[in-house]
Amino acid sequence: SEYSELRGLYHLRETIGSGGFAKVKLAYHALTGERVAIKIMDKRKLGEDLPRVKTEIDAMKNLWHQHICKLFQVIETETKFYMVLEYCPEGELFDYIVSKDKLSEDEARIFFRQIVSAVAYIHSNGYAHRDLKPENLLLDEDQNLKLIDFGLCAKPKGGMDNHLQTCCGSPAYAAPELVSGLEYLGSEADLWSMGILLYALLCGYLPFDDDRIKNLYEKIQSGKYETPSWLGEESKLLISQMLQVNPKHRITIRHLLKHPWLTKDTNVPVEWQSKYNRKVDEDCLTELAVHYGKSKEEMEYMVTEWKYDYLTATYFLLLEKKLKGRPVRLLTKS
Ligand SMILES: COc1cccc(Nc2ncc(-c3ccc(C(=O)NCC(=O)Nc4ccccc4)cc3)c(OCC3CCNCC3)n2)c1
Repeated sequence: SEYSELRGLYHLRETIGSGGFAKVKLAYHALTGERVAIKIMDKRKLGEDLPRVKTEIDAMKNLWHQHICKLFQVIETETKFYMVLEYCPEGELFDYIVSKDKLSEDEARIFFRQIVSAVAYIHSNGYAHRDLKPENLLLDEDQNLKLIDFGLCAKPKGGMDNHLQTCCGSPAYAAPELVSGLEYLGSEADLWSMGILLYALLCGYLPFDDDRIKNLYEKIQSGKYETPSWLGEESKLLISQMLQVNPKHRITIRHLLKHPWLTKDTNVPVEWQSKYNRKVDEDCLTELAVHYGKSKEEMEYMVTEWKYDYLTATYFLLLEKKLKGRPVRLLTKS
């Protein structure tokens, strides 16, 4: 039957998203009962983009961060890739902004600090996202943001390839140098996209918009945009420092971390380091050892191989249960 590789491991539910060559389904991890998002990619549809999936999977294995959706398991078959990922129950930031029309400066600041934290972290690991937009920012059950890259656009920094048509659906967030097809640095393009994001959070609409793609490109390249009169001066200043057409004049992520607009309520720079570490949690280890009838030493050895198989997923999901204050228990005894 369809998706037979998942039988007994995950209980598949409805499709929660699809686009390009990926479909995302809600599923339940059988052993913990925790919800996950399973991104299913058809190798035949991927064609020459297949290497991008391998880049993405390798990236995800190294990107452990409180504001990045976690990868739990990878299943590869002859025709498909399955990525078992962290499920965010509150959906896309896009829908949240639409539902509230626009956010207060204080609420925008809380979200924007989380976005800056995630982007600073991926940049420090040598990656650029290149498709930052509200559809790629999801909300977990505590209203915290989790950055995803649904369209496989994240890449090691730098490198020019006008894949704009293929993966970045709406270029409204794309930097001038990107839409001009010039050589560009992914990290600098990300800073521009974050400027568009901040504008959308505060105003509820986009600074550059046009139904005709050519006009949209021209508006982006002009760098001229309006700001509503009610927008605060500090907000206007920060947005102008990010929406600089010349990437060399654009604010850098390092300066953004300590920018007065971002530190207004806390007076501490944005914390971008990961809160996760590779130390195996004792409670999770004990539950796994009992379940599989192994010694804790043997279990720790198996978990720390980080094979991104069902054991890796079960360990991570037990850890999620613990972090959310739920009992560190597996549901069925095998
Ligand atoms: C209406 O949507 C709703 C409604 C209610 C709940 C949810 N919950 C919910 N949770 C989780 C997901 C998800 C997580 C990760 C990935 C992924 O592709 N990771 C790979 C990744 O992040 N790489 C990466 C990250 C950073 C740097 C480098 C690489 C894909 C999907 C989801 O998807 C739904 C789609 C729909 C179309 N827009 C995008 C989201 N949806 C969604």
